[in-house]
Amino acid sequence: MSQAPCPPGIQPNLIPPPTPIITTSPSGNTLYEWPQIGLTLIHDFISPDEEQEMISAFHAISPIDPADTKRRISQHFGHHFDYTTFGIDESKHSPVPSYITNFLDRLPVDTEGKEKGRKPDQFTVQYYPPGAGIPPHVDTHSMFGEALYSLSFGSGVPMIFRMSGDNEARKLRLPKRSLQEALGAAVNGNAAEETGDKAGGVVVHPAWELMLPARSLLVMRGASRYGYTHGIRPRKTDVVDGMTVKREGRYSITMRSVRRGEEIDCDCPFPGVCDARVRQEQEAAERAEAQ
Ligand SMILES: O=C(O)CCC(=O)C(=O)O
Ligand SMILES: [Fe+2]
Repeated sequence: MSQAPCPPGIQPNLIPPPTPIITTSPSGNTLYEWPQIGLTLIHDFISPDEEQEMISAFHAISPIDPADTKRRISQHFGHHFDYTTFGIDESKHSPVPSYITNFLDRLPVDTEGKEKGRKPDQFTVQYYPPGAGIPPHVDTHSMFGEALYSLSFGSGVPMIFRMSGDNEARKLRLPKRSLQEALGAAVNGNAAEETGDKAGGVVVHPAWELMLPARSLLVMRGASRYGYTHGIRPRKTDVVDGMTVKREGRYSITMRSVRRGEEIDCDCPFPGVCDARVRQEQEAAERAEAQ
């Protein structure tokens, strides 16, 4: 085990995350861990051959359309993910392709606790054309198991993490339509860039960017899963190790495990961005109004 300042690709102009612990897994992969915030990045999680198979399988379903080179394209397997609610659409289910089921046994899963052995069963495969991003968001707490996985392939991209605050809490409490509008603006790059410590008069926490290289696996648990937003800035170039590099098309597989019935709940220490708490607040307000 060794301590190092940062994995390659961390942007020096942003607040750096706590120092990662770097280890080598039994299969020889380099592991970067930030245990304070529950974040793990595993390099070379899949092979270049597996990567090529995934890219071909993706485009067999969604061929590249030369007339549409800007939009993120998503494919859903298992239950479909709904990007307007960041929850699940129970009415739609698609079988999970073998290029995904083949590596499921290699995923690091909890070895103790109430989610012991729990594997993802909801998969969103996305293609980000060069320049495309995803607005900062917190994946819905109550609907999914704690561990969120993101496998990057095709090329790497920096993911931006920010401890959520009042701004995010306010957004989560907007009516659905406004939320969609806010997200739409952010996707198109029109939203105020929250690079300072204030956005729209609201204090925002410092952010840091972590380079997710092609074929790496990111695992978010704990604070990084429940209390931080994650996103990808829409831009054509990135600064990697002090050099400006052109973005290339990137693919990712986001993996989650769907909670059902009484499991649908959350008691995390981040009530501001917790959908379960928002629901409780709304129910309390409705009860108060009915009295
Ligand atoms: O593309 C990624 O790595 C992450 C996507 C994401 O955050 C999501 O689908 O919720
Ligand atoms: Fe996400």
